[in-house]
Amino acid sequence: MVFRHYSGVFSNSRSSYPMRILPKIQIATFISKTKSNNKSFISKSRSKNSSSTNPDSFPPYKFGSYSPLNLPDSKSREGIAKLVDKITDFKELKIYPEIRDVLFNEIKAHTVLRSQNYMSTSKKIKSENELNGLIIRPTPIQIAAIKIINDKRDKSDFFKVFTLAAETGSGKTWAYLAPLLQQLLEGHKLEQSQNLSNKELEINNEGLVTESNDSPYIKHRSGIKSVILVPTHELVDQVYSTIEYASKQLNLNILKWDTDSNFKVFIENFKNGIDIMVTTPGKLNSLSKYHSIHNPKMIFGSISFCVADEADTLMDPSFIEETNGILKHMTNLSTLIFTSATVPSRFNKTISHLYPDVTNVSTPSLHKLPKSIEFRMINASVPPYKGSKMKALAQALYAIHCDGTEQGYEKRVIVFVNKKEDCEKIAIKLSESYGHDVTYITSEDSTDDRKKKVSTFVEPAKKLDNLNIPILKVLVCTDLLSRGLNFQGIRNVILLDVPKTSSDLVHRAGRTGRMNQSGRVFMIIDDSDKGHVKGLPKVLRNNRRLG
Ligand SMILES: Nc1ncnc2c1ncn2[C@@H]1O[C@H](COP(=O)(O)OP(=O)(O)OP(=O)(O)O)[C@@H](O)[C@H]1O
Repeated sequence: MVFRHYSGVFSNSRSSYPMRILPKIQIATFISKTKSNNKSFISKSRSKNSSSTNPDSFPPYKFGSYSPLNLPDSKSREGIAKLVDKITDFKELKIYPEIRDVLFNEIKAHTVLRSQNYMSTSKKIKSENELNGLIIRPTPIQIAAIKIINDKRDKSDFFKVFTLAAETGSGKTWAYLAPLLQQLLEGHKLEQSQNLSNKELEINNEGLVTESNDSPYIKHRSGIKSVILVPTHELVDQVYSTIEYASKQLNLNILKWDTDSNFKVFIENFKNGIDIMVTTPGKLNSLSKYHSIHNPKMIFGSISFCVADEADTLMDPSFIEETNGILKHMTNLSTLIFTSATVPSRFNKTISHLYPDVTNVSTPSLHKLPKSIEFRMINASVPPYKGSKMKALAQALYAIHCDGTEQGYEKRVIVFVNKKEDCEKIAIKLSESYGHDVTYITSEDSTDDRKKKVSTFVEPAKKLDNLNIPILKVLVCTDLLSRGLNFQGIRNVILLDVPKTSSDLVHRAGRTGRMNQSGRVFMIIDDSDKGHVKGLPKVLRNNRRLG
């Protein structure tokens, strides 16, 4: 990850930008106030960095005062690092070729879409051939998770619990989907062979010989085979859309059970057998409240594979009762997976208390910001902002708007604040005083409104009709949208408030710089924040772990 004290403007542009322009030095530095100081500071620390100092030999940097982050033991991390060094191809991982194919196709489609606004026109992937030539390699968490989960499943049918932890945007969704699809397909193949042998017996007894033209995975038992739990409706949509393509190719029955879902539709699907259900703990719990369901275990007892995605949120005090309540009803689970980009100590304690035999799978870069992120601090206490974070924010947005990147595409920026009541105020100010095109989202928006508002930012960047007029769209939100959302092609994130915990910092910053794409994170601070962020620039510059 690159860290910069920033004391100048971004590259200039010839755009006819319609808003009020702040004077002179736009982006101020945090520690060094002058350019020369800044330079010497950077070169000094670079030379230090080039020594043999290994960032991993430092203890994690404690940022924020609440629930620090916890690292799994170093022995298990070393084992995983060796595994990651050894395996470089999905073929070396035990998954059916048809699962590999859907994984490749799904990832390729995403890679192309989210990359368009990163590339110059000459580099854009234009032809099918180029697309087919893209080589998809497993990421460290995919290697470790697929290998370890499948090996353990092979060894015993007993209940197994895993935590998967890896940095943001590192492909954790496919890290749990691949073993899940593998288990489902193995089950279907077994069911199919049992169906076929039963059929053969019937045929033999009746002396009739017929041929079945049905698809190989036809006969499903009623019930729910697996569930993916996520904390927000946006994530229900996101995960559902990731598995939609796979389900069609593999002939799986998947169900999105969300606010607008209908009980009749659920029952129909349930009778035919649901392979994967994507939902929130609250919505899943709501099933047990229907009169026709006398015993929740009848519904949940059929589930054998469950994933709790964004598990540190699902197991935090605001969710744990619901999540745990629903997990308790799953009496026949064989595999339970908790995934997260951060492992706060509290989460670690809860999981090891509830599941003492848990297997922790985490990657060597856990709790580091992705290397592809460039982190900049803007000190609003120095001129020309004179203590106004709003001015610093407006100026950062202006500079991003004019920096000449993402040519031909709508630019999108996400601004994170700590308190939901600030979202509206900031959006109004940015829009009325600085002419920005701003959307804000809080938990008070209806689910539909939230989904509509976030779609501009989650979907890949839109092409511009008029290439001469750059368009910048701004989303102001709280942590509500920092977890797990795969904002595609977002290149700039602004932290208007200093996040309270390391966890919040990792998740918010991680909305950009996904899967090795470059991204910039600007943290706007003032003198009152200095104590809180002291040491952070150095830690980030040296790619050290947060704790
Ligand atoms: N092996 C791979 N190679 C290239 N791209 C991949 C690979 N696996 C997944 N991706 C892509 O990377 C992006 C991020 O993946 P994903 O959303 O699963 O990350 P994540 O680790 O769950 O992030 P977060 O912690 O923020 O939830 C997706 O667009 C996905 O298609």
